Amino acid sequence: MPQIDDTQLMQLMDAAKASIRHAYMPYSNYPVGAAVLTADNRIIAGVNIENAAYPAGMCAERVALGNAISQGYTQFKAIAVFSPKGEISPCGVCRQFISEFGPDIQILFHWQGQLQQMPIKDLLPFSFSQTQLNA
Ligand SMILES: O=c1ccn([C@H]2C[C@H](O)[C@@H](CO)O2)c(=O)[nH]1
Ligand SMILES: [Zn+2]
Repeated sequence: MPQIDDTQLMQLMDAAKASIRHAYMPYSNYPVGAAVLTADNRIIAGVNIENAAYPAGMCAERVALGNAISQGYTQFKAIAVFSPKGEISPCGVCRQFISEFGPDIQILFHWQGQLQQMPIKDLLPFSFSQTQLNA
């Protein structure tokens, strides 16, 4: 697994924070920013985007990944997620969405007053993947 240096991880979290001002969250008033670090060290951000039809809303993590994929990136080292409200960790749907791109993607998030870092496989063990589809 490629080593990610701490400066890069701090830059990633900073990018997630910086994107917050674009969050569109008129219903929850819970802003979220996310940023992905590509294999070639680019940082691409995304925010939560809500909708009057609530379930149509999108989480910041999936928007960030969608932005990156739309620009041609499919290999990722890490994803940071941030909310100024405090604790946050990727929801179940986002865990599955992130898992698609590899079990070792590192997830950075604030929880219990601490900056946490762990691979997506620890947040979603036994994730359904192409392996099962192709069995
Ligand atoms: O990890 C998370 C958790 C929640 N949200 C969004 C969805 C919704 O817009 C708002 C409240 O759930 O926060 C994210 O973007 N990422
Ligand atoms: Zn989510």
